[in-house]
Amino acid sequence: MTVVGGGISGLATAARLLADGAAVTVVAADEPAHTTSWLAAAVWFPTHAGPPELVARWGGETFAAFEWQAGERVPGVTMRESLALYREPPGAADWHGLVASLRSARSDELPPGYAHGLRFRVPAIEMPLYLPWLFQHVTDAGGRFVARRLDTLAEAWDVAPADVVVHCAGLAAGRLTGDDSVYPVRGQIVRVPNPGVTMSVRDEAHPAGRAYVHPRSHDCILGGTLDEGRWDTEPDAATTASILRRCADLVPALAGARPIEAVAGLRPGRPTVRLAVEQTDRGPVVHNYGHGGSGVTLAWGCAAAAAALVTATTVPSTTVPSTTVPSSRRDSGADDHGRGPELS
Ligand SMILES: Cc1cc2nc3c(=O)[nH]c(=O)nc-3n(C[C@H](O)[C@H](O)[C@H](O)COP(=O)(O)OP(=O)(O)OC[C@H]3O[C@@H](n4cnc5c(N)ncnc54)[C@H](O)[C@@H]3O)c2cc1C
Repeated sequence: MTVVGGGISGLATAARLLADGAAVTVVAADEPAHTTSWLAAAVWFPTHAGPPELVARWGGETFAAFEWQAGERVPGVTMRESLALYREPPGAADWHGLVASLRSARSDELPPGYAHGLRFRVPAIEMPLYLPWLFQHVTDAGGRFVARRLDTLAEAWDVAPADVVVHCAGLAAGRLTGDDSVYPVRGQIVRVPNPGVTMSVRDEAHPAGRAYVHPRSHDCILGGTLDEGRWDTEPDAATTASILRRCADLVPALAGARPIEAVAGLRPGRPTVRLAVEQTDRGPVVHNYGHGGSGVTLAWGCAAAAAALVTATTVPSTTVPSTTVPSSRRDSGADDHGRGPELS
């Protein structure tokens, strides 16, 4: 099996395939530290990803996986007390049903200016600790890494023989597959020293723009933007100043915080996650990309679904068509159709 991509999607999928007993080669163009996954705030919270019913399913499975990993003290994985702030009473959201700890915040738990809040406990992942651990976990399980930037997915078969190629190239998937529904969702964040904040706080509807404060062991990530269609990754000074101001509304202890750095990354936007089999001239490809702002939130659920598709393509008498259509773009799976047969 060859997995293209070494961000959270590729590494989680590789780990899952290895656990199923497959021999796995991971081909990745970039070091983990140079992926979008590395700079993610990486709090479990479904954002900018679809379709809703599968996001709920994959998100629920990923929540459980991270909760278990937190209990096992996997580096970088914690269950984080969280507060979502609202000016109006919040309506129901799909993710509410997945979080058993959800309750209304008491008025003494709200910062000035806020009338409503929700309290809950969700996984928060410190990616500069977690990705190296996951990389090592894959290596220890027998995974082989090849550093290479592919021009086409077909080149994956030249790197290593493979029954199936699993495609987890994030935003680059658009170019690699000619999928023009993939688009960047730029996110700018600011890293500041942690003045002792322990709770994750967010206001998705702050009048000055989306705002969140996610504490980590040595810093806080303050965010953030969701700039659809923007490809530039140069942080913008005015945006940095605005993020600092609005995050101080959420957590007054951050007033006057001095940035360590501001960075911008590109989320792999797509109307829906593409988790599907495509038959190509070189062999079957299982796609696992297009996770938008939820690549961490969905990682382990999508990895399990991708592994199920791999099994379905390699084990006879499955729902996957057995004939290969030359040069076809025929998909079978969950992509754009809600729940695929292999996931039911
Ligand atoms: C500011 C910000 C905050 C975020 N916060 C959260 C959050 O709180 N929660 C959450 O769930 N998500 C969050 N996200 C989204 C999350 O980061 C992404 O959904 C996730 O990282 C996507 O992971 P991926 O593995 O699919 O892609 P990537 O991390 O981009 O990895 C892609 C991999 O493919 C490889 N690759 C690319 N092209 C090629 C090629 N041609 N040949 C070979 N290899 C190739 C790359 O080298 C890399 O290894 C955030 C994103 C940003 C930018």
